[in-house]
Amino acid sequence: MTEDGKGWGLHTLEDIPKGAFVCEYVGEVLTTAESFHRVEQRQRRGELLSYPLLLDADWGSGVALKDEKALCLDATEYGNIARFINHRCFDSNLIVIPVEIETPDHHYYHVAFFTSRKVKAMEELTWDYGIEFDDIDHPIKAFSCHCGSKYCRSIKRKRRKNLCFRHPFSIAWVCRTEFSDPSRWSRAEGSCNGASM
Ligand SMILES: C[S@@+](CC[C@H](N)C(=O)[O-])C[C@H]1O[C@@H](n2cnc3c(N)ncnc32)[C@H](O)[C@@H]1O
Repeated sequence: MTEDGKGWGLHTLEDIPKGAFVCEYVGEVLTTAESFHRVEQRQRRGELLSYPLLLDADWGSGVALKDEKALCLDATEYGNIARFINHRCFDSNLIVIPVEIETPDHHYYHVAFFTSRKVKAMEELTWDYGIEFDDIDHPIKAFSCHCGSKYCRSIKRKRRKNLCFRHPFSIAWVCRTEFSDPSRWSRAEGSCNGASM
């Protein structure tokens, strides 16, 4: 159990060298639409945690699949230790590599975690879910980030509060964001809590 409000987390018992395979993200293969539906149903039943991870190896290609076609891995009912890996903004110690085995389809592949640097024994393993914490249009609300990174996108948003202004033609608040490159993090998903990722 983490001490900084992230719920359960995954720690390594041994040192792991940079570039090492750690584990795969295992779950049921659903369409994104099915996944959103399940998350809503769980929220209605008062179950807070869901573990969907969006599959899309075409990140950055500009071709976005519709929710009925896009696939995700839902580790809520069936999964492995990977579902306990918490999010860290930008400087996480794991990266996700799509591994195509049965088919070269960029939307149906295995999700493998590798270390992005040397990790010391007992360190928490984290990866960047790619959450856009300012995305108020996302069907699933993002959790409040406690990653502790100095690059935390959530903290940046709070610090920038005084840069927000009300758009003259909108009821929404518009904020200037430093980390506004959508190709870096707006498409990646993976989160929980009836919350996000
Ligand atoms: C894949 S699960 C990780 C395991 C989860 N902590 C648990 O207890 O089962 C993702 C969920 O963990 C929590 N979480 C992960 N990273 C977090 C962070 N940086 N800050 C706050 N909560 C986080 C959120 O509730 C998120 O929806």
